[in-house]
Amino acid sequence: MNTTHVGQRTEQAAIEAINLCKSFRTPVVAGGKFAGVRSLFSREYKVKEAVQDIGFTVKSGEFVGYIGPNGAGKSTTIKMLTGILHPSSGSVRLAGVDPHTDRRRCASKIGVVFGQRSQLWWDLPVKDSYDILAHMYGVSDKDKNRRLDEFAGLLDLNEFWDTPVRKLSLGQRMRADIAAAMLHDPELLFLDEPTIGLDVNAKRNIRGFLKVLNEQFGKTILLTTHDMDDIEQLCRRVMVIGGGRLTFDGTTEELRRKIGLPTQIKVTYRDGYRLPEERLLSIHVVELGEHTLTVGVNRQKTRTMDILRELGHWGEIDDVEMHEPDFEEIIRQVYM
Ligand SMILES: Nc1ncnc2c1ncn2[C@@H]1O[C@H](COP(=O)(O)OP(=O)(O)OP(=O)(O)O)[C@@H](O)[C@H]1O
Repeated sequence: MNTTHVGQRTEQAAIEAINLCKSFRTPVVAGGKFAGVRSLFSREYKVKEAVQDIGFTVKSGEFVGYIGPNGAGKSTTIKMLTGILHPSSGSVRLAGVDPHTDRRRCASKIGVVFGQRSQLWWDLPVKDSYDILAHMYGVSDKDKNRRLDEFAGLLDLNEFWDTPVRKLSLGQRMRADIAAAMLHDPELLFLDEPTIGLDVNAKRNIRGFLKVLNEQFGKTILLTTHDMDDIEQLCRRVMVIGGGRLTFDGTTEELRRKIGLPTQIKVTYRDGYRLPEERLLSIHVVELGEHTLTVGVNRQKTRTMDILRELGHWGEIDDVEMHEPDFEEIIRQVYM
């Protein structure tokens, strides 16, 4: 088990995934007449290695993004971490507890939100779903009311308190679902695409709440998303999965550095510029204007001061603008 010793204290990992693997066996569907029926009796299977040998540790209080292209294995990982799916091999510990052998103890520690599926009762008013969940998790009326009061302010729950879940907008449903996942005050929150399909305002509202949960309430959060703004605004650490394997685990800053996309520098010259025959530094010209010049440079390889000094030899500089590569672009490079 991964533990860190701090003086006399022992800090336990909030999430520990050890050599996690999951393969799915699906019957091969033959072509031709009655193919569907024949496949029911077929002995031929194909195996999909959805998650292969994934291992990581998340410390208490971290906010980690888990990203990857469609079909990379994100949901399968989350389902194994939360005890919904059994790994083919490997193991999971959540605050030291195995979610597969100790489901009850684990349930009190974790909250789970699947953006595509609600855990609320479709035909019941939102508040009734909360009553049922509080009862299931053994949350007292006093604690339930206190937490809902807190969440109501942050998530505007009051506007749809008495509305049946099936009548909620997607944004309202997501807010209601996140509050439901936090009702028993778990220390760990797993979110699988909580902002999928939401408009800008709804996304902002959800992100604001997640930030409060992490920064003020100290909750540990693992988030999968395809929205790179979620990652950039919320997560310091990001893990990338591709083809079932972990391909990157580090800070968003390290990810930028690893990809090494060029920083764009736009220089305005007072009286125009003259491109030299030979350039001392590796400066790639992106756009030529009458008085402006945009160049791309890798700031990991060349110091900004050296670049500006070189650009200063090409004319008298009036103004300089710098644009770091867009996070969306960085991720596109990682997925490729
Ligand atoms: N129950 C299942 N039976 C067979 N194959 C499955 C099953 N669940 C997932 N898979 C396959 O495992 C792979 C990983 O799927 P998973 O849903 O984990 O990907 P994902 O990264 O969450 O994708 P997305 O971003 O599209 O949600 C995919 O190829 C998928 O088709």
